[in-house]
Amino acid sequence: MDATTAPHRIPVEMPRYGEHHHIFEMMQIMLQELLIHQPKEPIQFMLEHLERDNDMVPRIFILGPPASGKTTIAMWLCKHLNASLITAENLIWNKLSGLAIKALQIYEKEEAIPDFLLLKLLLERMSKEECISKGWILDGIPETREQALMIQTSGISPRHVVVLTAPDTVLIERNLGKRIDPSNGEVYHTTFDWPSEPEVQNRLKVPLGISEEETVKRLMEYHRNITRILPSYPKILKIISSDQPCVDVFYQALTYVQSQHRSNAPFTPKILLCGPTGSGKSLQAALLAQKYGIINVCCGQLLKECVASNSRIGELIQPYFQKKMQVPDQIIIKVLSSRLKKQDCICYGWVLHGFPQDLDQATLLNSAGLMPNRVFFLNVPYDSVIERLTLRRTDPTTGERYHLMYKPPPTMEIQERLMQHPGDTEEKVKVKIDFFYRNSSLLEDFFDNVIYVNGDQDPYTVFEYIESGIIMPLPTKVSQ
Ligand SMILES: Nc1ncnc2c1ncn2[C@@H]1O[C@H](COP(=O)(O)OP(=O)(O)OP(=O)(O)O)[C@@H](O)[C@H]1O
Ligand SMILES: Nc1nc2c(ncn2[C@H]2C[C@H](O)[C@@H](COP(=O)(O)OP(=O)(O)O)O2)c(=O)[nH]1
Repeated sequence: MDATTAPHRIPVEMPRYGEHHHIFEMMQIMLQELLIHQPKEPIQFMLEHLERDNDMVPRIFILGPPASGKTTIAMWLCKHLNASLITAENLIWNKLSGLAIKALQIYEKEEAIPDFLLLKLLLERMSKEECISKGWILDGIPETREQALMIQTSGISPRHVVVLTAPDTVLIERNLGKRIDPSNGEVYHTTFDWPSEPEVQNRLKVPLGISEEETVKRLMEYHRNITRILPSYPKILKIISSDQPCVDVFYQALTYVQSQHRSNAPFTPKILLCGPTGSGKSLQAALLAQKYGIINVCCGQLLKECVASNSRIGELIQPYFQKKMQVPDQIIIKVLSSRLKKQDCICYGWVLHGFPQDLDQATLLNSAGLMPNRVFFLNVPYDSVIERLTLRRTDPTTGERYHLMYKPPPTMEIQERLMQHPGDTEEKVKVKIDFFYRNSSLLEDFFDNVIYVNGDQDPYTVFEYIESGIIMPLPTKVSQ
């Protein structure tokens, strides 16, 4: 059966609702929580889980070698995200916990805290209301694969893992300058991060374990373990070089931990490419259709096909083409609606360009139930568009398209017979560009989550930006 004739199945509102409210992710997290905790009363457990509404709170591991800046970055992230900082130190220096007191006695004998005790301390801390409702950042744990597996099976699962890296020589040198403020545990550095207040400067202490030989020993321990830990976090890991200013490390880490991971939700792309003539909509649409098997719907092309097919609606459009007039919106939306609701578009998704060009057309698209789930605006400077379009030529003999700057004809013979499309003259291109920019701001306001792409780059670079916009989930609306 021709893919465009089978009966429609899924009303468009369903996937749109599911994506807008992140239903798939919500159910996925619920299922994960149920399987990990295996509550005796699953219904009650789910109700409490949903009431907590804390799926999006930070749950972050910061890993890295000694002196890589884990504590520095973890502290800054906690302040910015209002999450709880959990370190081995603040787990055991907790006078209110019997477990911690027991761990402190072991620590003071300079013995390693057993993994089971560390896990109990973690579970005890993470069960606190502030960790549940505001999230947590775990600094420097796990240190071994055994700890990673133990933490995982206990149900503690991070949503983001940041791994800091830097050359050992840098870390050894850096650690020598480390200083701690004993009043609050803040980390400073004699060269890279010296406090401005004299009273803070005066109370800073040299921490234990920062000598060269101690750092070398800890580095060897770290390198032996880290390669066995990272496979536990295949899709939620980001490695950041910390051999750069703290503030740069911080912003890279913050960007990552605030990003959402690629959703596993079933997703039918309904993509709209907007941009002035010559911004690359047709080219990008063709690349998307080719790579993802979605249907390339060019409004202008569709209208021409209607006229060429001598269909009833084609006969309605023909006079407007002949008089070089704008085809009425009502006719265009009828043609588009018929095409975008065919089974191939429903099944595989589509990429639309050339419509809408103004607010009225966008409103018609919405009323027809044809709203896209990704909207891209390709921004290309005026001069680049002029250069792209006015130097375009076509060989009337072969139909081959050339560009006098980017793709010149191979021979003088072809050069002499090349033709320029009448619509590619500078004055006509300028009219089209002005028309786009007269309407673009209203269009941008009409659509939610518009993604802006710099179209003035290599086509494949532009394509990668568009791809990432399609794959990554749209930002969740921050509740006011
Ligand atoms: N990107 C950076 N550039 C320069 N100095 C840094 C940077 N990040 C941290 N530091 C400094 O390096 C020292 C170690 O930082 P920090 O204690 O945060 O590292 P860490 O990974 O937690 O170390 P450890 O695992 O030994 O506790 C501190 O003096 C800190 O100010
Ligand atoms: N350098 C560069 N040139 C591009 C890019 N996309 C398209 N072009 C060129 C190819 C065409 O000659 C011209 C217009 O492209 P188009 O895809 O037809 O633009 P549009 O009118 O459909 O928006 O610009 C692009 O991304 N980079």
